[in-house]
Amino acid sequence: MNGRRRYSSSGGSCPATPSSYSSKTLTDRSSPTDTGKSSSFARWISGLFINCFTPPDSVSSKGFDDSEHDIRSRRSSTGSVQRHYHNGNANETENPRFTFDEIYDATKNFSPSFRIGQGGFGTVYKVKLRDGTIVAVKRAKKGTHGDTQGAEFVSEIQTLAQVTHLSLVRYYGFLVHNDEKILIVEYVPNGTLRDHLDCKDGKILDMATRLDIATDVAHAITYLHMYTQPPIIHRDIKASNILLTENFRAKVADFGFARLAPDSESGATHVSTQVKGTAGYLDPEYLTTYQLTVKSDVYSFGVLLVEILTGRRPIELSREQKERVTIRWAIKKFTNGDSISVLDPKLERSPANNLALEKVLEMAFQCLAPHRGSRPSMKKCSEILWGIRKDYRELLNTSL
Ligand SMILES: Nc1ncnc2c1ncn2[C@@H]1O[C@H](COP(=O)(O)OP(=O)(O)OP(=O)(O)O)[C@@H](O)[C@H]1O
Repeated sequence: MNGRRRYSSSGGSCPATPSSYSSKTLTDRSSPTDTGKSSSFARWISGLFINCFTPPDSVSSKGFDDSEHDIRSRRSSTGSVQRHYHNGNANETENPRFTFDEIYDATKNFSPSFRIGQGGFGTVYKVKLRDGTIVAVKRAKKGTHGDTQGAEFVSEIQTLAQVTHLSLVRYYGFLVHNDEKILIVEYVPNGTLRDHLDCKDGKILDMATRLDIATDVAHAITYLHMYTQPPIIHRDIKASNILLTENFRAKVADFGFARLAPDSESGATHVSTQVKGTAGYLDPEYLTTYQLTVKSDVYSFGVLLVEILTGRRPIELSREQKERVTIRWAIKKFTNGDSISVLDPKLERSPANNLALEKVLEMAFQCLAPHRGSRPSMKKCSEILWGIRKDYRELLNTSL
């Protein structure tokens, strides 16, 4: 368990899940400014089909670390990433190591028995490849992705497949076959953060684990903002995009992906000009100016922190008016000196929990500043969280 605490020391089991509201992904407005490099990149590769994806090596024989070696081995001797294209059948990509037949066989033609989730992009399956490797396969909804977008998907996922960080879900590949579009990503076995805040497995996530998860997420986003070139803006940070490992390590999913998700409401295919994200997590400045920056992720991260502390979804319509927007309710309580009342009722009111609550809320509200210039960087958030986590552990140890 890496010494990580999972559940409340109160040992209580979860009360019944409160009435919940799934956060809807928004694809609502065109942005005049958000044309991005990938549109031109997509045009550039139009008509080309990409054959560059490498599945992980068998977990059973080599483990996932070796799969990283496989992807890296496609880099040139100068260290630059080589892109592998081929002109071919316009309806199909061939991959020497992943094949459609293998995916179809492994899922018994996408049988519901292999289904593990459903999202805006499509249906998610858990798949065991012939070599024993377990991966998550995301099958795009049919009819929502035009040809150009298909090419854009492939190029974008190819780029994202180069990004590796312990706290990011790995992209392994993307297959296009007739009208099928299939994304292959790292399988993360322990559900989403939202599932655990809802106690879907009947147990309560304790404060130490919540702080660990918040820190993992902060590190992952810092990496995207500072250590990828060009920087990657996640655009859809939310609790259902945080997946957990068996040891309750967090892995951030779908980075750089929201822009490519289908515009299901209008059917438009030029999604690089769409405002995208999820209701309740969206940066208000992005909504009004259409200008997307890394600070939009910082805002969403602030919403996520409040969600982690309160256990509430960002928007809970079943509550009385003044409590429906969780951040507004929490900010008011904090300002009135009553932050303790926003702590997830499933958590113990201990001195260590109360202190962590105060400190994390304070930082969350900085992330939620209306103007991006007043928000901290993700690097700063990581540093602050690291300190809060350290102090929390020390306080716990001294009070034992
Ligand atoms: N890599 C993965 N490993 C394990 N389970 C996954 C993985 N990716 C997705 N899932 C499961 O599938 C569900 C749907 O995931 P998906 O990313 O398609 O949608 P979402 O993020 O929940 O919603 P939206 O697409 O609207 O943002 C997740 O909630 C999770 O339970």
